[in-house]
Amino acid sequence: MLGLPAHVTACLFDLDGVLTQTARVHNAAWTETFDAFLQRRAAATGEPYRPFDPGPDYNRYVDGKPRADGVRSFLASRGIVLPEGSPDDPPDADTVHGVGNRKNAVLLKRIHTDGVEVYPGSVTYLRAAADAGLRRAVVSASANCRDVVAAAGLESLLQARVDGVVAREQGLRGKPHPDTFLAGAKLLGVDPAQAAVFEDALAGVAAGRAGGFGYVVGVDRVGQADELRAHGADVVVTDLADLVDRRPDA
Ligand SMILES: O=P(O)(O)OC[C@H]1O[C@@H](O)[C@H](O)[C@@H](O)[C@@H]1O
Repeated sequence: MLGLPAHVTACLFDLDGVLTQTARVHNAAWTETFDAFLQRRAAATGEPYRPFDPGPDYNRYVDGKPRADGVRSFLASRGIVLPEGSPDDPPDADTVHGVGNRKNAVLLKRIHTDGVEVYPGSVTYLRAAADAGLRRAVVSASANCRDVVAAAGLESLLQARVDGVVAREQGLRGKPHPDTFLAGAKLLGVDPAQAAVFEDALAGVAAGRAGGFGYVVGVDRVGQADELRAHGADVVVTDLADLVDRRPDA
C-alpha cells in the first residue's frame, strides 16, 4: 500500500525537505552565517577564505542534524573548534550556540519574509496515508518544527511530533542516531519494524537504518540518490506522489 511493505502501519516523516520546502531555507541561512564567520576568521588569521559549500558541506555536515551538532560538525571539518557556550548566548558570540543562534535569527527572518511552502506531492501522500488508516508523525531535528508545521497548514494531517524541542527536553540524541524516530514510533504506538521513515537527509536515512525501521524512503531533492541508498534508504523517490500508486517492489 502506498509503496510500502504490508507490515508497515505507520509513517514517520522528516519535515524540512520532505514535507516542506524549508531545507533550502535552512541551507541558505547556514550559508550566510558560516560565510560571514569564515570571512571574519580569515581576516583575523590571514588564512585563505574558503566559503561554505551549500552542496557537500550542507549535505554531509549539517542537514538533518540538531542545530548545535551542525555547527560543531561543519567547523570540525575545517579544523575549527569553538567553545560550547550556552543556549542563551547572544547571536554575536563566537561559541557553538552563538553561531547557532545567529543562524536561527537569519532563518526566522527568511521564513517571516518568504513564508513556508509545502511539497504538493507530500501533501497528497499524507492525505492518502490518512485515508488508508496509516498512523502519521513528524520527526524533525528542528526546534522550529511546530511553527513550520503550523505555517504550512499540516497540523491536522499529523498525529504526533518529535522535534528539536522535544529532543532537548527528553535528552534524545539527534540524527544520525535513531532516538527521535524511535520516540515517534512509540508515540504512534507501533514497533520500529512497523514504521516507515521518510527522509531527505543523509543523517536521516542513516537514523532510519540504525533504528531497525520497517522501511526507509529516501527523498532526493538535490541529486544525491546514490548517497541516500548508501546511507540506508530502501527506495529513493524525488516526489512522494510517485509512491501513491506504487507497490513496494516496483
Ligand atoms: O535550527 P533548527 O530550526 O532547530 O533546525 C535544526 C536542523 O533541522 C533540520 O531539519 C535541518 O535539516 C537542518 O538544516 C537544521 O539545522
